[in-house]
Amino acid sequence: MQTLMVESDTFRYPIHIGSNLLQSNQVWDGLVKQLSPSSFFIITDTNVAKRYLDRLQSQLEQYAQTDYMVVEAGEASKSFVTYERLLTYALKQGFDRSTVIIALGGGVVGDLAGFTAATYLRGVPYIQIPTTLLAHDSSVGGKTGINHSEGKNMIGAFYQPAAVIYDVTTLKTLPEHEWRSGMAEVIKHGFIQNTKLLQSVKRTVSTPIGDINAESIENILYTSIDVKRQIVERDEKEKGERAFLNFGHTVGHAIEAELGYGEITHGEAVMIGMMVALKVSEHYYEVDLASNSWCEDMKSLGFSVRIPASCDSRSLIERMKRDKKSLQSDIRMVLLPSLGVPNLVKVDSTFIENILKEELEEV
Ligand SMILES: NC(=O)c1ccc[n+]([C@@H]2O[C@H](COP(=O)([O-])OP(=O)(O)OC[C@H]3O[C@@H](n4cnc5c(N)ncnc54)[C@H](O)[C@@H]3O)[C@@H](O)[C@H]2O)c1
Ligand SMILES: O=C(O)C(=O)C[C@@H](O)[C@H](O)[C@H](O)COP(=O)(O)O
Ligand SMILES: [Zn+2]
Repeated sequence: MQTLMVESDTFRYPIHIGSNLLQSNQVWDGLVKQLSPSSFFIITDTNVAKRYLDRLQSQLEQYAQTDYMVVEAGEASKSFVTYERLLTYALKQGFDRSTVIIALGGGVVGDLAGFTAATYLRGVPYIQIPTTLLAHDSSVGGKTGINHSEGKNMIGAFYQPAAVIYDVTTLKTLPEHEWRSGMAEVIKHGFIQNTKLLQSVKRTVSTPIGDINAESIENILYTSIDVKRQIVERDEKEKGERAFLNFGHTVGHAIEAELGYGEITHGEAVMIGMMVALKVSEHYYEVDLASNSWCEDMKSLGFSVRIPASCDSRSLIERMKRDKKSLQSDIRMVLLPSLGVPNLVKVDSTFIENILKEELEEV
């Protein structure tokens, strides 16, 4: 097991990464001692529940009464309706301020359960147990929330977990396309800060998931999480450099909302957004970042790099204007003057719209 500590003046928590951690007494004994839970409330989804809920529940029942709620798998569950159902259930069960919420699942469960924890009784502790590759990103840093038809993650809170327990054994059952989706966020960390990471990802992503050894997975996770850790430690609430973690997301989130949540995975949308951001960077800074060659590489890894034909460029622009990074409706995007060097800049909407039109898939 490897452990990374996330620390700032206002928070401190461990990220444990290793095999079979769901049932690790070493990990759970320490957390139970620290949190003294009156009960546990596991929030998970239908796909994860059938594989891992029993295992976790029997571990936790050794320490305190353990209850759970299973939400429908998929992005559509990051909604007001599901959020309200969770709160109603928690209230009816009488969970108190010492109840510890457990987010067992991918980023959808993590964001939803985290937001529930942030707001239930004005805040109860929660633990992130990521089960997707993508959730190496979502489980760290305390961004929690739900979607609104007007935009991705528009309702939420910064609320840090008490711990992140990454049992990499769970990744063995992840479908291939979800594996690829998660790699998009690893690649993002590479583009903004660690270009060496990009090379090792290229090797791994083209290997069938069953053939990747646990050590390689752990190393990639560790390196990628470490990029995120450093940034959120310095800028928890996105007053500055945390916005760099949004590379590819201005366009990516607009595509997700435009298509309808769940029609494309978050990672797939972010990959398209990153390829567009590379092209915008080349125009904006008049540099050559080899964007065409990056697009080819990403295509060979199975990613789509063009904006889906059903998206309307004008409508994407309107959504981008409502992005959380916008100020007075000016679009602000993370661009790269060179690889590994991010910058948040205001960009002209007509200039962006022309590039979006060029990047639309042909019908
Ligand atoms: N808070 C943040 O900082 C942050 C960062 C990145 C992404 N996100 C959010 O994360 C979400 C995407 O997360 P995701 O890609 O994990 O999606 P997800 O949670 O929907 O999981 C993807 C799919 O994999 C299934 N699954 C999960 N674990 C599994 C396992 N071990 N075996 C088999 N199937 C499994 C799920 O049921 C789901 O069908 C988006 O909503 C995105 O906005 C948040
Ligand atoms: O942690 C962050 O900060 C990120 O931007 C990470 C992103 O990968 C993630 O998708 C995040 O939820 C996007 O945040 P948002 O503020 O644009 O909703
Ligand atoms: Zn993301």
